[in-house]
Amino acid sequence: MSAIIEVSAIEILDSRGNPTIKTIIKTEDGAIGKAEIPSGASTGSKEALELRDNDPQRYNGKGVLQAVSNVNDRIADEIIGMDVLEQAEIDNLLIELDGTENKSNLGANAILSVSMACAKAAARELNIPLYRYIGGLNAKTLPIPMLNVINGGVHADNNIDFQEYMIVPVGAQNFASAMQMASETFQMLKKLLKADGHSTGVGDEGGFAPNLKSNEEPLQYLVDAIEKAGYTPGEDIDIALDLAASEFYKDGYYYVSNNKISNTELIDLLGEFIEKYPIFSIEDPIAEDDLEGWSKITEELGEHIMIVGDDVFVTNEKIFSEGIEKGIANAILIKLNQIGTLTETLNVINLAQENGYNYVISHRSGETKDTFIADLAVATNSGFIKSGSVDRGERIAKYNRLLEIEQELKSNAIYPTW
Ligand SMILES: C=C(OP(=O)(O)O)C(=O)O
Ligand SMILES: [Mg+2]
Repeated sequence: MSAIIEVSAIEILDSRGNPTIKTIIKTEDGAIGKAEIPSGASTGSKEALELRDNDPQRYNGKGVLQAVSNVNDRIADEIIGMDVLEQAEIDNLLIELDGTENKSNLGANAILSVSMACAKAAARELNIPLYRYIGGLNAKTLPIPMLNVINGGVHADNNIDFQEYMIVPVGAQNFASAMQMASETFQMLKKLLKADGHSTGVGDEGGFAPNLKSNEEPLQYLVDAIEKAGYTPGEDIDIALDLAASEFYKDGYYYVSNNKISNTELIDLLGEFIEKYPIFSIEDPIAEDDLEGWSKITEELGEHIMIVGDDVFVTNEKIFSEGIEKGIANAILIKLNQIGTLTETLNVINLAQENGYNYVISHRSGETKDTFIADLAVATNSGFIKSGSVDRGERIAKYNRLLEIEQELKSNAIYPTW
């Protein structure tokens, strides 16, 4: 038993320059845990609710500052004296204290900051790494990184409709060489874009954000960059997409490249892309409200590729269970702040494991330097992590933490084959 003796939160800034929350927990033995909370831009409508400042006059005291005072006053009062090692008990108390379905009372960001800070303080208390605390002795598999190197959709001010074009070093020997392969390909991509007169400025997740002719052109650039960097597309490095399709869906249709198309037409287009390019995974190919489209794409492409549900599942056990019953997707994206506590996140991961769904641990487009998700990926043997490109510090922090973990695990470390 080690009692929590101090809980304090402050407002800090995220990678988009917007306010977010940081919470610090101290125990009677002197262990300290700190957590900084990210925030999404292409959010699912059923995500737990963060108290954010979404207008230009953001310091109005009702957003993050409200979340901060909820931690400092209402939450601190309740959890001081609790055993920091009782994560499930702490998380359940936070859920009860909030009392709403979507955590809108205390704010999902307030709640998650306490939940994560407690886990970090507990790992410190036991003097073990966070991945070992959460995952136990079996935590030894590094994730395959999925690096978003071309940004579109709401993550960039360019004309590409699809949100993320990722390179995935599936043929690497270990995590360190995966990162080397990825960074060489990224630098080559920059050269190729520059040579064609395109902008090499980056979007929210550190991928390039050029204006291109079509949503297909980035795929050709990726294949070229992989080859010219000395690797074999489809063998050493695969491609993954996140369409974030809810963002260009309206009244039953998808608005892509200035055309209005049906879900069948969109699925056909993706089918063509899969034939032509080494695509092994597509996230949110269909909008969260188009469940008929989800069934269709899972039936048609689910045997060939990984189909990842993000906005459609929102890391929510109940919503994910319903999706599993309907046979939607074959993988789930895991974002802690979509649900708001570590315990609930681990429950969703269990559900994925029990039902043969793959799961991808993910950052948000608005991030901080917090590396919790790197440890979570190893703790849960996730197999995959999405943390953006190699051109922004808050993204690289997670990859660098994984490089550190691989070193620490020495010959016990496993890099998955796919
Ligand atoms: C990381 C993502 O973006 P955001 O954080 O904006 O939801 C995503 O859609 O997978
Ligand atoms: Mg997504």
